[in-house]
Amino acid sequence: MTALLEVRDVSKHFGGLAALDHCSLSLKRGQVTGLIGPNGAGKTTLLNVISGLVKPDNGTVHFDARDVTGQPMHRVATLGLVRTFQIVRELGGLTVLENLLLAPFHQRGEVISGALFARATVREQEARHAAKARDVLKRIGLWKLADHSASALSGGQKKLLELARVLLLEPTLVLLDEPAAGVAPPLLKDIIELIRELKADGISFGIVEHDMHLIGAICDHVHVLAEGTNLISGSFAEVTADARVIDAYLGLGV
Ligand SMILES: Nc1ncnc2c1ncn2[C@@H]1O[C@H](COP(=O)(O)OP(=O)(O)OP(=O)(O)O)[C@@H](O)[C@H]1O
Repeated sequence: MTALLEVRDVSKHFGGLAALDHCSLSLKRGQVTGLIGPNGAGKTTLLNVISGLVKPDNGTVHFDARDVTGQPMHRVATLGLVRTFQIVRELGGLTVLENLLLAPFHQRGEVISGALFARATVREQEARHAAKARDVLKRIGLWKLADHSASALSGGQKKLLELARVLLLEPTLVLLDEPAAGVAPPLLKDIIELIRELKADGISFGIVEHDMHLIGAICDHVHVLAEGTNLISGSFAEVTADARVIDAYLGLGV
């Protein structure tokens, strides 16, 4: 199995602090890969660098055999690499469906602006997009709430909406930043099942998460980050049995 994403020797400093320190790891195509580690290990910074939100000081990121190092997020998204955020940024005044109808205009500005020359093209595109938004909402179980205000959704439903937003972009690789945070157990089960189904459809995942139940339930492979670098990689059982990982988490009770 070839690597879908290859991070090589990436460092990122904030002032004197090395949030990432010569970090190297890879995510395989067709797999769900967990990125775990104690608070401040650099997990979110790594997602930010991979997805183009933050430029690394050094090192490279290759996605699908292309060098995407330092490329802006919308460009990386058009190549099929998308990410969700720890804090969901739904547009509260709008309905669930309206949130999705706006999503690609935010993320694919370049693609859409090209179409603005022809109104008919725009209308066709809007109709196609509305149909796609409906299909995605059905897929993730939010269709019945399509006309509800997005701000009235529960924490878990907002995570699903965030996932729907990125699925509209027909990604190859989805990076999820703490999908379980603030999600009630019944909905968490649904999210785990959904990720399994999407994987079966051919979507690969990278998941930053503190919830070890979720990581153990769905990850094929796990990288443990500590102090900005990849401490150890392996199956969930392997990494959680490793003394170095237990040390890194000391007091957090893996
Ligand atoms: N924009 C920033 N400015 C300054 N320091 C930052 C910035 N972003 C991250 N850091 C610091 O970099 C280090 C790594 O942060 P990061 O958020 O990547 O860790 P994390 O593993 O995701 O932590 P958590 O599990 O708590 O979310 C931390 O010490 C953090 O305070």
